[in-house]
Amino acid sequence: MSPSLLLSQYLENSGGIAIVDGGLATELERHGADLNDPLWSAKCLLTSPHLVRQVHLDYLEAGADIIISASYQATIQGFRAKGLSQEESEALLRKSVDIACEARDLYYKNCGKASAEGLEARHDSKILKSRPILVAASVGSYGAYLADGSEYSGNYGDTVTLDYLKDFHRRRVQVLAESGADLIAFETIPNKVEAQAYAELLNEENIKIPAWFTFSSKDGENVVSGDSLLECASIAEASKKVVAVGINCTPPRFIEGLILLIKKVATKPIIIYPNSGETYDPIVKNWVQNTGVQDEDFVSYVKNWQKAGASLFGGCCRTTPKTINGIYRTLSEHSVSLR
Ligand code: MET
Ligand SMILES: [Zn+2]
Repeated sequence: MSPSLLLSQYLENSGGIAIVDGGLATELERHGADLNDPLWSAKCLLTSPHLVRQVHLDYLEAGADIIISASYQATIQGFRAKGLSQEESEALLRKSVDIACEARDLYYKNCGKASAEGLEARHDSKILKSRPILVAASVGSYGAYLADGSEYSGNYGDTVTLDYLKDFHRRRVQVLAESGADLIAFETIPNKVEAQAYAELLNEENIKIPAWFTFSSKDGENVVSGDSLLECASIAEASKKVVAVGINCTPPRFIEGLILLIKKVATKPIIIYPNSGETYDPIVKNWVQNTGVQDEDFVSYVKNWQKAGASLFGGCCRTTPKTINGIYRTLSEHSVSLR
């Protein structure tokens, strides 16, 4: 299938809606993983691949149609700094996608078993419904690799130019594009220059799988660096390789307004996967308790996001399989064609 058609046909077959998974890193943490490391969730590729696979599986059983690999903070530069070789680093990137694909295979197997046993699609409150599942390879920003908070400021200083960013991301994007993933998720993009770098890389490297671009915002108007969301979304809209554009890791209260802004410049499907709304303190490297929204509140926003024009819905940091299951139930209640 032509890469640019992958997502539009997917959405056509699913009644115009798809569900993305929830927070991966924070869910690994909730299961006891210690991510206090420059590699963050990518550390689990080395220490606990089984847990990563289990969390992917939990999201599928909660109703997710698209799962995002644990490569968000997995970079060749970050692995090399830990003493791994170039080959080992590239193998770990591939492994992040392999683990997600394994979870998908396991899920299909479980769906087959459930239907052979004549069980309902909903078994033990798990969604065991055979449907096409996509694996997205995550690419986090240069700021995420730095692990110094600049992921949330988008402020890289003058020395970090467009070319610098392209070279920083080049090999990782090449490896992930050949890893067997269905698409690349460029997530939590903090500024315009990084979006431009991704768009140019996709062309220069003739990347064969499609991508989505999601930006994050902390004021409900611009991306975190202060760059214009309209300009950032326009870069995604202009790229033939980008099949969806939207917002991730941003408080739910901002999402509806941000969708309406993106719609001013984008005709592509809009993807949103907000965080729980809790604030993250980059100094103590922890989430500030009780600053977010409860699952029920998160889910009560979903219909408005759909009305505003989004087609792909999920959650980011501190959302859980329960959040995703809430989204699944809300959207299936209102969509006959879907489920
Ligand atoms: N997909 C990544 C995760 O859930 C996004 C992190 S946003 C800081 O771990
Ligand atoms: Zn997040």
